[in-house]
Amino acid sequence: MSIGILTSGGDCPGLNAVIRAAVFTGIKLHDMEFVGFRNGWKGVVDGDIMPLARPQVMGISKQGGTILGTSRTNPFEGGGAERVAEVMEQNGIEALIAIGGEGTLAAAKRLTDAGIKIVGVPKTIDNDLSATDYTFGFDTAVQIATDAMDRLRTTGDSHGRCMIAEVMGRHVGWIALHSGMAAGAHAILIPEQKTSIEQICEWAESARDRGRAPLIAVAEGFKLDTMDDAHSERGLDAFGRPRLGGIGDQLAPEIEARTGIETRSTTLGHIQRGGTPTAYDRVLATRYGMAAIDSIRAGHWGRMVALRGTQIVHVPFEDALGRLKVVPQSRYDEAAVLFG
Ligand SMILES: Nc1ncnc2c1ncn2[C@@H]1O[C@H](COP(=O)(O)OP(=O)(O)OP(=O)(O)O)[C@@H](O)[C@H]1O
Ligand SMILES: O=P(O)(O)OC[C@H]1O[C@](O)(CO)[C@@H](O)[C@@H]1O
Ligand SMILES: [Mg+2]
Repeated sequence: MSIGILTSGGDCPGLNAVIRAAVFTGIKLHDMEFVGFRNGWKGVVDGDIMPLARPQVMGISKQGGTILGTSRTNPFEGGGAERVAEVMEQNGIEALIAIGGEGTLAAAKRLTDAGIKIVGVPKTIDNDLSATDYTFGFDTAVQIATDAMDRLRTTGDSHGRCMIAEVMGRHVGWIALHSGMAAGAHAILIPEQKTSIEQICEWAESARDRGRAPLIAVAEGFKLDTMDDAHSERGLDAFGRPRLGGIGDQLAPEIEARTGIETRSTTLGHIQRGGTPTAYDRVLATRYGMAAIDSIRAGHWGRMVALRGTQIVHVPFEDALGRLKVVPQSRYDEAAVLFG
């Protein structure tokens, strides 16, 4: 049996570990063969294929990014299910493993509904996919953000400054919540919780009054209670999504003017998505890659692998689509006890 693998959407540490585990397991246990599609759905509709055997995947689980490349191409704008079926047939490929976020899986669902055999593997550093407890890449992003905040604290402490660390999180605040808790931030600002500038300044002043240099973790998608949309000053990306980033720089002068505490902001940006995955993410990604082969063997088309507690399960694509896994009020309230 010959399987095609693609990675689609934003990259994420651990993608290569999924690819390696799927290829090794499929070859070792089931005599499968693999090819890679370059650059997500673009490679599928263009028939842009690369070999994927042991030599291509050995040693890659510690490597960031994706050896296959990625894109945000919509397969339905390049011929849709008919074209995908044609490319698969021309290359003797029976099934696909699609590794991606909710957009990639939405495309995969439509293709599966049209008869293409696809299993999915969820990825995103944002950890915002429903139906799985964790996505790989999240732990790495949290670790990078935590390291950065630890560093911001020592320089902030030395100068008595308020330091703002802006992390990714377009719609949800999981990275900000976890890294902010880990680093002991005095305020954590997330997209799910609009907050007033007065409240943020109160937290900063309370930390300062106890002799601490305030540390504020903010997700790029955070909105003040006076804002309708997330801060975006760099237009739209090629797919019409606002380019986020810069809310920390917007907040810093406001906080400084209102509190008199010198305030500096650092935006971590894509540093959070690059480089070596943590051991946790490598293990999760490896288990997902192995489970994707189980899905194929069982003919679980239209399902993605997911983590429930410590178990890997197989859930329908639709369970992961349509609604994001947001930070629940209880998790925010728990963290907020220690703000200020
Ligand atoms: N409902 C859909 N039907 C067909 N194609 C879709 C659909 N939704 C998204 N896509 C295509 O899938 C691509 C990948 O989706 P998206 O850019 O959201 O990345 P993702 O896989 O969700 O990863 P992330 O958003 O975490 O980077 C989109 O750019 C779009 O071309
Ligand atoms: O790399 P790009 O395409 O600018 O996408 C950035 C977005 O991707 C994510 O990292 C993952 O969805 C978001 O947190 C962020 O807003
Ligand atoms: Mg998406």
